[in-house]
Amino acid sequence: MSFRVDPLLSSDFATWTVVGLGAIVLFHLVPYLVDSHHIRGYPGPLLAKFSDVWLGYVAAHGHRSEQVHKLHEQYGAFVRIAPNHLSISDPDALQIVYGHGTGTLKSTFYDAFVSIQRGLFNTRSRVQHARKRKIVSNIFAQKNVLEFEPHVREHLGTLFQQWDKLCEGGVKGLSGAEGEGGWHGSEGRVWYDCLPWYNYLAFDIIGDLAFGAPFGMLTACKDSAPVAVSFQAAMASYGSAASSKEIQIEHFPAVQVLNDRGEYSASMGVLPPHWRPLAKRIPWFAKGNQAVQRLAGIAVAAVAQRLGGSSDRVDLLAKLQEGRDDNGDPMGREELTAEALTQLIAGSDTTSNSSCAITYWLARNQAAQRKLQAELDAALGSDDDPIAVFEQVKRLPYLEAVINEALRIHSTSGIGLPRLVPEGGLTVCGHFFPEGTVLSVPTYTIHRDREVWGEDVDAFRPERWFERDKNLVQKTFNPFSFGPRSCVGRNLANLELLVIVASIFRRYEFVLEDPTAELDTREGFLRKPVDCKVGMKRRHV
Ligand code: HEM
Repeated sequence: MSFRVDPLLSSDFATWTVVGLGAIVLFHLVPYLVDSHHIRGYPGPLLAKFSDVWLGYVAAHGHRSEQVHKLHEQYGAFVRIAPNHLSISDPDALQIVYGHGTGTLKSTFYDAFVSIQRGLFNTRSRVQHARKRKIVSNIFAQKNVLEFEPHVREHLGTLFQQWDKLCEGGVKGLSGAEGEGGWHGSEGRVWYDCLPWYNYLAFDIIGDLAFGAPFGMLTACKDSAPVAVSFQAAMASYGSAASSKEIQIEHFPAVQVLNDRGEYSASMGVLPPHWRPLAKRIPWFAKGNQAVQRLAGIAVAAVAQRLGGSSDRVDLLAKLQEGRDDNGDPMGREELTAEALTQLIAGSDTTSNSSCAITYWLARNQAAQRKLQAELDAALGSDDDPIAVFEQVKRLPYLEAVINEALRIHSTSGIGLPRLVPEGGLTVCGHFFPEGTVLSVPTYTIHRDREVWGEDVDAFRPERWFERDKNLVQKTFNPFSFGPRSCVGRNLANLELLVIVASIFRRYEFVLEDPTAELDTREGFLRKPVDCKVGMKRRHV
């Protein structure tokens, strides 16, 4: 049997194909030629000048910071990474693009991170942000953060119980399944992947702080959290003990869900808003969208459980409930849940990725590890408690240099955080940009600026923190960003990192399974280690 295509139909099809392709070309070419943001003259990849697809593709492949860094090495400080997005790798740009009083706002990138409703992190309105920030920044004031320290220490204690057992097994040459990928003992050490354990620790701490109870990952040695299956239905009903019991719960791996969500939102966010509903139909994005819903479900389940029970706990939720805006109004229940979710997301893998990166770099650099341990022994030597107290470790110069150096070189928040130029335009490093241009300063790249950090930027060398120009360093070191949208949880992050790193390196010593292995990373919104295989043993038994 043979088919004949009607010549009229085939010519119609050809015409429509030509018209469609022509429309796509015009759609991309006209804005390029009109150049309403005056950025046509800036260099960058050819495709990025015409379409957001280039940045979307790079973001989805998990190495955006490294790719943009290569472009800056090739083209210089100003690189066009999307039709309306200029990346500026000059430390002087930080204060203008992110600082107080310059009027920039977060771009539509952040819309892709909204789930329950806009929280502190993804609110773009200046007025809404100022209202929320007032309530939340009080919670994270240094004196309040000290109230959270006992919880941080408690969960670190649970981690030590688990790791001590692993070390004992390691000395005996045993093996086990705890932690993803399990562990085995040889040469007096336990060999295992430390990344999942840092994730368990960070989730248990933030779960406890934000919702009044840890997720129990450290005791279960497993990535698992209760998730409200339909969070909209759950939101409508919760608030009492009875209704919280009616919420349908399933368990999912929270760390995995958070990773999927980060990759989804960071890739979706660089696409123009009108493309996004279509993009959600692509299977990869559909899976990411499911992660967004599940993540919200974790917060809904935890808030429901916490509000359904009776608790006089000092936790973030209690403090959010106490908070009042300028009109004396508290947050409504939905807003409360959205903010608790924000804390969970912002305060979990930021800390675990950074702790893991610190462990990797110290395991790789044995001299720095010994030097840190000598400082810790001198400061904490006679104290029997294995968990350091913030007061004891808050001013140890080498510890601080180690943490800062790892935050510099790893840069868990490495991408340029996009900001919109406000009405009236903005002049950055001598270049004028009109209203509506998107600008960003890539942290990963400015953390590798040779003028600031020295020629050996790719080496982990805490000593540079005592050698380099302090003003230049202060101006360029950007792990927590600058200005009104900088990290509101910085005091808590600082306390956690100091207590965790001091306690762990006083008690254990680490080597890399493969001493020459690079730290493999994958980046969504954050640059995350993929794994970190180490050999660990107790220092003094
Ligand atoms: C090493 C740990 C941490 C790092 C490196 C870090 C880094 C950052 C950065 C770079 C931003 C700006 C994001 C943007 O503009 O898009 C940010 C914002 C934020 N961080 Fe952190 N963070 C850390 C820990 C924490 C912790 C422990 C909390 C709270 C529990 C937290 C809560 C927040 C919140 C709520 C925002 C949004 C602030 C706003 O828009 O006003 N962070 N963080």
